[in-house]
Amino acid sequence: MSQMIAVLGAGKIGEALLGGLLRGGRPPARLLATARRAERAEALRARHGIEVVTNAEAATRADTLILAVKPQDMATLLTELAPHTAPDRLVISAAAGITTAFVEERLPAGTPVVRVMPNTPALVDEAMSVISAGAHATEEHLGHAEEIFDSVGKTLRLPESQQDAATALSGSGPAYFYFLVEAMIDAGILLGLPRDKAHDLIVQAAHGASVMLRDSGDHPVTLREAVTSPAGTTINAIRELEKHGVRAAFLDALEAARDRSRALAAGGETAPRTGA
Ligand SMILES: NC(=O)C1=CN([C@@H]2O[C@H](COP(=O)(O)OP(=O)(O)OC[C@H]3O[C@@H](n4cnc5c(N)ncnc54)[C@H](O)[C@@H]3O)[C@@H](O)[C@H]2O)C=CC1
Ligand SMILES: O=C(O)[C@@H]1CCC=N1
Repeated sequence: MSQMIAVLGAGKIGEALLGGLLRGGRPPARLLATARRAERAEALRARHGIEVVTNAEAATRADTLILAVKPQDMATLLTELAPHTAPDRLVISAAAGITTAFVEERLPAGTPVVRVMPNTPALVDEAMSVISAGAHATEEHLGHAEEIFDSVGKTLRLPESQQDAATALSGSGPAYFYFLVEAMIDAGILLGLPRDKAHDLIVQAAHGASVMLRDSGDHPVTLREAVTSPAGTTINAIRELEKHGVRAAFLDALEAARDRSRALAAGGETAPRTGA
């Protein structure tokens, strides 16, 4: 276990990870965070009782650096870190699209880099984090990254060549389910249900379906067929979903997300910078 872990750019994902590490029993004194804005630093200190320091200090003091800034901010952060790091540090990047090569070429030669794509259910210890090794990352480094991300859910190793696809499926995945639930709540309103009741009905349906998908061992098609009675209600809804091309929309949507992840690897210069 590393002596000191630093989360650089502790925004939504970085803070979720800090929370998971603390819930998992890591003492606050063995965590550091960095933030761009003073108010953000103060909020992190108040909520988690951890030290919030400069990027240079974090790089000097921590032996594991988790980079959780936006892909568009990664080059600037790496330039800032490079003079303060050494190849005995493990660097973990959680940024969409950013390749291990991108990180390696901006840090001292031989720095071990691991690329991880988590997702926001990390906040409730139900994340999936996809992990890939860079050129200098050993089995021990991968194991260490797994140990960190196991604190917020499950982990899965994949070759880096599949990280952009994994980002489209898993990193962005929760958003698609929230979008579907949002649309189905609207449908409940259309059918005359109060919004809060529509919300409760569809959230419980989503939860029940998700537990069955995970625990039953049945294929999604089998589970759907069990709901779809002959001449019943469900098949009428399915016909409309097929007519509107929902399946094809998902294929196109995830391909677009994968392509955006690939573009971010080239620096993501077409995307607006965020001021978060
Ligand atoms: N939000 C999500 O669902 C997921 C996000 N990611 C990745 O995690 C990274 C962060 O995403 P979010 O947490 O959503 O963004 P965010 O904007 O909430 O967090 C990024 C934080 O980094 C700070 N920051 C930027 N430059 C900095 C610097 N030089 N020094 C210190 N702090 C700096 C920003 O002020 C911000 O608080 C991105 O690269 C994203 O691709 C990965 C998986 C899922
Ligand atoms: O939308 C994004 O770029 C980030 C990466 C995966 C989920 N959120």
